[in-house]
Amino acid sequence: MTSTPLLELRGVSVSFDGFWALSDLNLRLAPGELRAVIGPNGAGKTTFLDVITGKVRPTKGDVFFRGQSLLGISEHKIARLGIGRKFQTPRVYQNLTPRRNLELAVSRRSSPFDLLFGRLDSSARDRVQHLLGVVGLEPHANQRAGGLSHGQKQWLEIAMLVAQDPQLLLVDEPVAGLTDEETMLTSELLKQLSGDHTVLVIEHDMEFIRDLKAPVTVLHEGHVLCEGSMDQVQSDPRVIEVYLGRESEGEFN
Ligand SMILES: Nc1ncnc2c1ncn2[C@@H]1O[C@H](COP(=O)(O)OP(=O)(O)OP(=O)(O)O)[C@@H](O)[C@H]1O
Repeated sequence: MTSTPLLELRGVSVSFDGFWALSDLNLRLAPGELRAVIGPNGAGKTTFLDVITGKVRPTKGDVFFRGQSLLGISEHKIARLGIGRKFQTPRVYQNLTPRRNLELAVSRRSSPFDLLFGRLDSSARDRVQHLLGVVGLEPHANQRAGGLSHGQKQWLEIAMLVAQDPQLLLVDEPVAGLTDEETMLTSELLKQLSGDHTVLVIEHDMEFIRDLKAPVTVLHEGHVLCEGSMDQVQSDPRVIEVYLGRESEGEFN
């Protein structure tokens, strides 16, 4: 990778009272890339996302976004720089419709007056309509979001993030609890969003990761164990050892 990466972690380590949750972690993401990050429980995946979003400060090392160090920048400002995070549990307004949820997400970029009076210009309304289509929620646009399926709520929240046009989308375990069909549709959605956005997905569901057909980074004990295609990492003896050695049910198969 010769061009400036969109995101780069250089030698990032995080100590929680002497326990190293991340240990000399190095990672580069190119603009528009789709990347999967896997690792057994406790590998440091959540801490890794927390460091990127500024929730946790590296004890050592640095994080660069578009070449700019994020050290010392608040979580709020990092989000405004163009890093959006989708948490595992959907955080949509249950009593509002998907359309209204998206209108609010789009208007976060508007003036406080527009937000207060619920005014949306035609381009913002078009954007809401476009996003409803991208995530397949047009038929449900005007019903209560609380009545959507778990998968539909996940897609709505992804659309709400995309509404703010982040360059980097961090997506944490998007398919936990989804049906097989919803899981497949989620991988299609993330593939579709990459290119326009850089998308980093953390998941335990290996079928889903395979479907993404994206480079995979394996974390173990807070650092990168290996990177490659799903086939490459799945046949790497170090990865097999880490998964089968630590998880009696052997989730990695
Ligand atoms: N605030 C904290 N204080 C102390 N230890 C922590 C803290 N946060 C995380 N850890 C420890 O750091 C290690 C990495 O945790 P992390 O949650 O990042 O792993 P993970 O890969 O996301 O795990 P999982 O797949 O179970 O969510 C774990 O051993 C965890 O117990």
